[in-house]
Amino acid sequence: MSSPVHRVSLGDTWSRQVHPDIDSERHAQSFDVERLTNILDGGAQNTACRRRVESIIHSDPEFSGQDNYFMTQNERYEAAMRKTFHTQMLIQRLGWSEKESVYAHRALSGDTVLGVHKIFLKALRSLGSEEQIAKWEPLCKTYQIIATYAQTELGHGTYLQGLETEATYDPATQEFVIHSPTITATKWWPGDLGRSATHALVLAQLICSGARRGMHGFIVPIRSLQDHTPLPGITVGDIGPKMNFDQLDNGFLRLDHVRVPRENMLNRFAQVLPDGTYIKLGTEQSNYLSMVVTRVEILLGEILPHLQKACVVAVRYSVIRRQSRLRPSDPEAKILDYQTQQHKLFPPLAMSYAFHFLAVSILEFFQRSYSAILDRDFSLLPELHALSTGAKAMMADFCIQGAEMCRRACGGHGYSKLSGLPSLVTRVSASSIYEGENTVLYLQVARLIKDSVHQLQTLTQSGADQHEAWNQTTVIHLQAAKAHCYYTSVKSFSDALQKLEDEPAIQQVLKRLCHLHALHGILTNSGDFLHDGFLSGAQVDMVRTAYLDLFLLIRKDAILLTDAFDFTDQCLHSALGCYDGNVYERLFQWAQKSPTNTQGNPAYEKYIRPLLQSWRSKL
Ligand SMILES: CCCCCCCCCCCCCCCC(=O)SCCNC(=O)CCNC(=O)[C@H](O)C(C)(C)COP(=O)(O)OP(=O)(O)OC[C@H]1O[C@@H](n2cnc3c(N)ncnc32)[C@H](O)[C@@H]1OP(=O)(O)O
Ligand SMILES: Cc1cc2nc3c(=O)[nH]c(=O)nc-3n(C[C@H](O)[C@H](O)[C@H](O)COP(=O)(O)OP(=O)(O)OC[C@H]3O[C@@H](n4cnc5c(N)ncnc54)[C@H](O)[C@@H]3O)c2cc1C
Repeated sequence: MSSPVHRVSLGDTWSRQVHPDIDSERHAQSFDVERLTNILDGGAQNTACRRRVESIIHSDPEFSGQDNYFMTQNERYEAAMRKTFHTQMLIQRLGWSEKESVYAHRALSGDTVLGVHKIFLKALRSLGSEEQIAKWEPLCKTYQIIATYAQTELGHGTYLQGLETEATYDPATQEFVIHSPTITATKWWPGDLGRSATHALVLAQLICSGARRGMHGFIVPIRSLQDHTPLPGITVGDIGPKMNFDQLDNGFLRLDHVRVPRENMLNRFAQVLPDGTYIKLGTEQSNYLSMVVTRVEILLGEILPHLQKACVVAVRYSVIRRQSRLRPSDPEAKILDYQTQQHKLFPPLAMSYAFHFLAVSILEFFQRSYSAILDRDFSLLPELHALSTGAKAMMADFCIQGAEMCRRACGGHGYSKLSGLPSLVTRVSASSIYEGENTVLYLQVARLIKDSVHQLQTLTQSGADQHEAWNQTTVIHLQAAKAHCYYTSVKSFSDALQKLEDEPAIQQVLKRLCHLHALHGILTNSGDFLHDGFLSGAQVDMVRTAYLDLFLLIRKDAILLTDAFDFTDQCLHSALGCYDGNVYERLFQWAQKSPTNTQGNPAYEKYIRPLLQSWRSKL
């Protein structure tokens, strides 16, 4: 197989020569990397399609992200909007499909905006009637409007029954009056709201015929389509600096008795008739469906790639970085040859694959059940809800932990933004919060689990109030939910391997990762296995031995397993993680471009020189 370096490289001075320390790792290929890439892509055709999109994106200077690490929040927003605009022009000009636009998002490392506009579109399709979809979908797809999903408020994000924004039906005018009654009712966090959106799907407590009907969705115009100024009754803006997502204008929104027509309430699962009669067509939580859809979609599209990229960067750097000697007579060792470095990087690498197959299996289950749910057959919804909340919480937790471990495994250079690792960590950190805070989502899963229920029953039978009994057992429930979710990730990995019978070499290398993932889960929770008597101390020792033995086998395939993710160097945007391994030359050159080196020293005249000379004044 010819080297892909020409396709994946930055095309700069050092792309021409692959560093021997990483080149040697690619000589003895125990499996076909290209075939594994095809499997991850869902087929060779998808790989070819993805690479076509990448080559178009990477060859256009409008999409360059090379200065990202030196930009302010304002500059990042404008640059991301520029890329989003040009991507949309490409999609229109080349007639790209949904799949190709997802590949463009991947090629740009998610450094775009209007992602929540897509969430609005998915919510419209989930909660809107066919007529409402027919009206609003074309406006969204052609960007005649830019929309956001405005649910979270200053005072409430998790507890949706506590949302304060009100939508009161006025039968006299057949309108809803949308209002923020308190400061805590202010919508806070919605992406694309701060400076971009012209419309918002406002999730509010419906009040009609004198009764409160729970959370429903209302399409509310918020900015003029003529000059983008806020419409009457609208106060809107950006919530300011964040840990990352610098390119995203997360915003705030206050509504002062804003009127929208009756037709603007999304009514697939509930209707308000002209006289104010409320017709329920779904369940209490039907309007939560949009969150299920997004939780399923962001697994592969937003959360997992951060861990996979962090593994690529850290493993590649770990065969270039030589430090200390394994034996006094040896040359300095590649740090990936230290068992402790393998212990840091191989479990996240195994998870990168385990979670890929888990997310694919959940996506397949979703695609099988979604149309039935839209037709108001809710029989599969509880399982889909439990699966999506558990997978989102677990994957977010472990992708954050794993990306941070990869950063720390790269020493000082991992702390440099130029490694790409800090940005991966701070961006994926948001995934434990958005689309449902992790603890709360795990507890949704815990409703399904025996042992924790037993504790709950014991407390309830002893006379404790059922809500207090639940609260007093949530730590146990949380543990049970996490264990259950981890088990599903091992099972889906194992099931996926069954389908690879005709790829024996790939099946074998992935089986080692699957075993490592399972054994790592036992080792990091050995207390639970010992406590319940599932394993003896001697058996835990056997688990540890088997776990460490796998390192020797995985070590020789480590670079190939990261190459198989097929991220281009532009997508990784890392001086440590390029395909060719020329780390030190790039770090040095990229640092020269920092404004701290190109814009002079602002402190010299005012402070350094006076300080250096201050001793003279004492003479
Ligand atoms: C698409 C392309 C993307 C591109 C992207 C690009 C990148 C762009 C950046 C990244 C992406 C950022 C985008 C973030 C966008 C937000 O963050 S949007 C805001 C997200 N907010 C949340 O997730 C809120 C979390 N809270 C909740 O879901 C609910 O309050 C809770 C926690 C489930 C509690 O619900 P509750 O109604 O208060 O009561 P609860 O008793 O817990 O549940 C009652 C029943 O409903 C069921 N239930 C609860 N929820 C559900 C549900 N969702 N479905 C079905 N049943 C449910 C329960 O199982 C329970 O059933 P039973 O056991 O009674 O049978
Ligand atoms: C980058 C980013 C993008 C976002 N984009 C959007 C968007 O586009 N649209 C939108 O509407 N929202 C968005 N959000 C908001 C996000 O959905 C909320 O922050 C999230 O739902 C958590 O709610 P909260 O912030 O109110 O935290 P809280 O719910 O206040 O949680 C705080 C703490 O309380 C605990 N807690 C809360 N309830 C319980 C309970 N019942 N039992 C036990 N513990 C509990 C939690 O575990 C957590 O530790 C975004 C957030 C971020 C960070």
